[in-house]
Amino acid sequence: METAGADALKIAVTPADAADVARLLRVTAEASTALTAPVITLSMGDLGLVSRLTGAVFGSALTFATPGDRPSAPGQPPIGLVREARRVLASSR
Ligand SMILES: O=C1C[C@@](O)(C(=O)O)C[C@@H](O)[C@@H]1O
Repeated sequence: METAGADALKIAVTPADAADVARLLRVTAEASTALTAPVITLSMGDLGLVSRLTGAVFGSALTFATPGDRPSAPGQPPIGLVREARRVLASSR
């Protein structure tokens, strides 16, 4: 995607198990280090919540959250939860 001139590289996946989520986070860390364009990754569904809350630690430039109680995709958390997770994780680094 980057060599094709993309301004940002995004992938959203539905994991089959926890190993899929871990794989996505590992790939996120590798890609965000190796590439110039911002990398955006997330796993959907209940299993994927950890990727939305911790994605920034692995190099994901942003995530998707809902400002209310109507998520536009499975597993999309409320914005307040994402902000709280990021606050906690930032203070532990
Ligand atoms: O790529 C994504 C992420 C998303 O699928 C989500 O799971 O939050 C929501 C979609 O609208 C958006 O295009």
